[in-house]
Amino acid sequence: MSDLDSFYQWLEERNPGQEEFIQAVKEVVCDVHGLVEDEERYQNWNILERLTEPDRIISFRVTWQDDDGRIRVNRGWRVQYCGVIGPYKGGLRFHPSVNESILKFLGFEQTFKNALTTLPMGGAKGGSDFDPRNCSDGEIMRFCQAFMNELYRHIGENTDIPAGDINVSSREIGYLFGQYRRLANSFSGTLTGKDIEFGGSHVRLEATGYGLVYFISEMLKQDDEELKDKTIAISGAGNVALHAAKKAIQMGGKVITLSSSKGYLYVEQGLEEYHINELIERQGKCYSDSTELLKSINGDSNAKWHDDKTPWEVECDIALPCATQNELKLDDAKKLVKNKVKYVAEGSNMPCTQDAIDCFEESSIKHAPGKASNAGGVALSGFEMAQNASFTPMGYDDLDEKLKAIMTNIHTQCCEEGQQDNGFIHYRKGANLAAFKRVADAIVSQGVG
Ligand SMILES: NC(=O)C1=CN([C@@H]2O[C@H](COP(=O)(O)OP(=O)(O)OC[C@H]3O[C@@H](n4cnc5c(N)ncnc54)[C@H](O)[C@@H]3O)[C@@H](O)[C@H]2O)C=CC1
Ligand SMILES: O=C(O)CCC(=O)C(=O)O
Repeated sequence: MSDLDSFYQWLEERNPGQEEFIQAVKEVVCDVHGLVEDEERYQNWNILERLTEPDRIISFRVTWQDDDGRIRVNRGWRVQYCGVIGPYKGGLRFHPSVNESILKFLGFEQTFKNALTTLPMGGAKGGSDFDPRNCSDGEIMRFCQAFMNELYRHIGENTDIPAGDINVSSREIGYLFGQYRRLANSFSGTLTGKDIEFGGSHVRLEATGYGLVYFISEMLKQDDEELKDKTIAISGAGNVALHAAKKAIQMGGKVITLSSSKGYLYVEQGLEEYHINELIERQGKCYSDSTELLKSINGDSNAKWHDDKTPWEVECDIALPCATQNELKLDDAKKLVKNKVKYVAEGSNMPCTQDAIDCFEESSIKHAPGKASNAGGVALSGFEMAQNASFTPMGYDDLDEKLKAIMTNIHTQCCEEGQQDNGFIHYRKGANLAAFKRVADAIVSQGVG
């Protein structure tokens, strides 16, 4: 049995049933184990085992009252994954599927993603199995307040700075921030993604989707290509998907799909920017399932709705999965390859299953991992923290330029570390190596603890 096999066996025995976490770890370790074998200090300091155990996991009961007066109980978590390069930083997700495995995988990914931004931010993720669908605004507020009643003692502007993720947007951040401020008796930048009126940043709302499109533009530039007239399939219809669609259309791309968990919308001649603006405006009120929202633009622009299908069956040059983990499976990858897709860049976290990634690799499709291509959101959160700490707001254009610069720099890191002997850029390998070195070196420098 090789060292890698025995590491995987150890990992699986130590994290029974945590499939998503094991998948995320293997996706990194397969690229960095050669480096670990070559660099004695990474072995002596036991970096792989240390990096596959979170610093701490906080798990708590969230008790709240619904509109009928019933007492409801949910489970909340904060996984403070790794704090060696800065205070813990990462989003909160509210979804019935949330469990410890999913939050550990997200915290693990966040650690490497934040390292790629080169900003001083450690990795974390949190959330709850709370299902906001069909909840009133009052119920959402009471849930957020109950969640913060426990979380507030574990976070702080120099300790851990949560933000949004699936089903946590500016409304939820507002309720969470209000409760934090009351309990801590302190107005600080302890959450990001806030409204602009109380310490939020321009461009944070758009940053993940825009950053994804800036990243794919760099991938195209590398091949002397451009986004203009490229056909783009996007999944999801939330914050990341819609802002990616908007920026891609602005740059001359043709966005032909958006999706929900119940099917996808296909628009042969491409969605218009006003469709996306309308969806963005209405999206805040629509949780998890955007089916009705997407169907509502049917009829206008000859859009066709495809029930129970994923967008990966359409012909496109570029695929941007922007919904959730493991949404693009081997069969989808095969269809994309058959339809001559050239680039896949991840907007969501770990959207591609490992066999789908292998399929892209075998077909020399350029595939950018989320930790590189969706890092724009957390990078802007880093700028929000900087603005809060210095009491100095920055302007929209300045921040948009900074976002572009960060995405270009992450692309450069992927190229430097991921260029193969035949000139092919292996983006996943490049991102994993660049991020791993930064985190591992910080662990070594800070000693055992
Ligand atoms: N919001 C942010 O700044 C960042 C988000 N991400 C990741 O991007 C992904 C999307 O997040 P957001 O857009 O913020 O969430 P959101 O809550 O705004 O939107 C999620 C969207 O995904 C759709 N969806 C959920 N499950 C689906 C499925 N099985 N198939 C198709 N569609 C499905 C929903 O209908 C919804 O439109 C998540 O993986 C998140 O972790 C990554 C980096 C930053
Ligand atoms: O802005 C942040 O702190 C977190 C963004 C996030 O959750 C992510 O990058 O997956």
